[in-house]
Amino acid sequence: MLRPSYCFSVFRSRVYNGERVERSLLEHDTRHAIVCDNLRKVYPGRDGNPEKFAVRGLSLALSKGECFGMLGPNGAGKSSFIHMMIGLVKPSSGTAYVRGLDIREDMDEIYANMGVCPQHDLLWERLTGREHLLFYGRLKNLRGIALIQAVEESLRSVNLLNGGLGDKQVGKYSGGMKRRLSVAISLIGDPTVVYMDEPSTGLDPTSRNNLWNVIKQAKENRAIFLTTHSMEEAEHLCDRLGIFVDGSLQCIGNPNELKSRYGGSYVLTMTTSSIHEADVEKLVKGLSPYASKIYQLSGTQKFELPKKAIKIADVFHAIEEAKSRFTVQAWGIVDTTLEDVFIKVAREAQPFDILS
Ligand SMILES: Nc1ncnc2c1ncn2[C@@H]1O[C@H](COP(=O)(O)OP(=O)(O)OP(=O)(O)O)[C@@H](O)[C@H]1O
Repeated sequence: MLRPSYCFSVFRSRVYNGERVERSLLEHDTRHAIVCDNLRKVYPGRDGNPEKFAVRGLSLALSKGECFGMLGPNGAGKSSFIHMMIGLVKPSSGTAYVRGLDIREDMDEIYANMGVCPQHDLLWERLTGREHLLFYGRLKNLRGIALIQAVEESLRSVNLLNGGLGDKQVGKYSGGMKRRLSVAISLIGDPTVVYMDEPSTGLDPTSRNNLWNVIKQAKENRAIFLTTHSMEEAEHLCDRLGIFVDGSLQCIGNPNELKSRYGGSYVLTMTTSSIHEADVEKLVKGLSPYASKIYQLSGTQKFELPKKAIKIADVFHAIEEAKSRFTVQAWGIVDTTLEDVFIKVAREAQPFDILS
């Protein structure tokens, strides 16, 4: 069979739903570690329930040296996508290439160059951290002195070397230490492509920062695909982000692009007692008739104010004036955050998905 790296050099003709699709892909494309080509996953319907479209035709390319973050609400299909990429489930249609190898046929070869940090640590309680790394290092074809050095370096990079931590049984590790070991396992053997499913979940801020440094260093010579529910992690680590809702990527861009594309507005937050909610709403409408409320809970309200329509000085004056009439417990105005973008994109995608 022709390997895709050869196929990329010619026009490929394919038939989707009776339509002829032509595509050309770059000859000897070494920039892209991963190329997903209309990848779909449909789970069959069970017990009278309809079939579930978990991934609805995902096309994506990741370069070496890039960290791509997938954000999405629970049940969006992120794990289904990773499970296809790591060979746990077969795509219903479409495919993906990892360094030119097809995930439908070449998983054995792909495994030698792939690292995975699963959402839940898969570790043996009675083995030490070092024994885990020795085991996975051997699976990645490391032998002899190269293996010993890689394990030592790996333990050092995730801060499990000092105090003999690497030689303790994993059953005695804290949650954070287990997570760091899982990340170290995913990186041993210098894999070209690494998948990390919520890598820093459950870590304290110091451990999380250490782990972020490890991931940042690691991405220099490989492609990292990670899923996260932490906007801070996404902004800190990812060169590009995709927001995934109901099986489809709704948008792709670097964090700043997404914020400027979806956030031509400030977010004003005010906390008062519940009886003054209407007063706050009136104040905000006075600042801009185009302001819209995006959140309300027990006296805390958030409004989006179009940047073009307001002056920050006017906001300060209005709040000072309001303080003379009722108690303002807290307030703040911020530029659009990634979290605001995520909520907006996810919310806008939902009605469309219900209709579709
Ligand atoms: N084996 C399966 N059979 C049927 N439906 C499934 C199966 N696995 C997942 N699903 C459904 O597919 C959809 C996507 O699930 P998936 O676990 O991929 O989402 P996710 O984005 O990873 O969610 P989370 O953030 O909660 O981990 C969900 O509606 C889920 O119920």
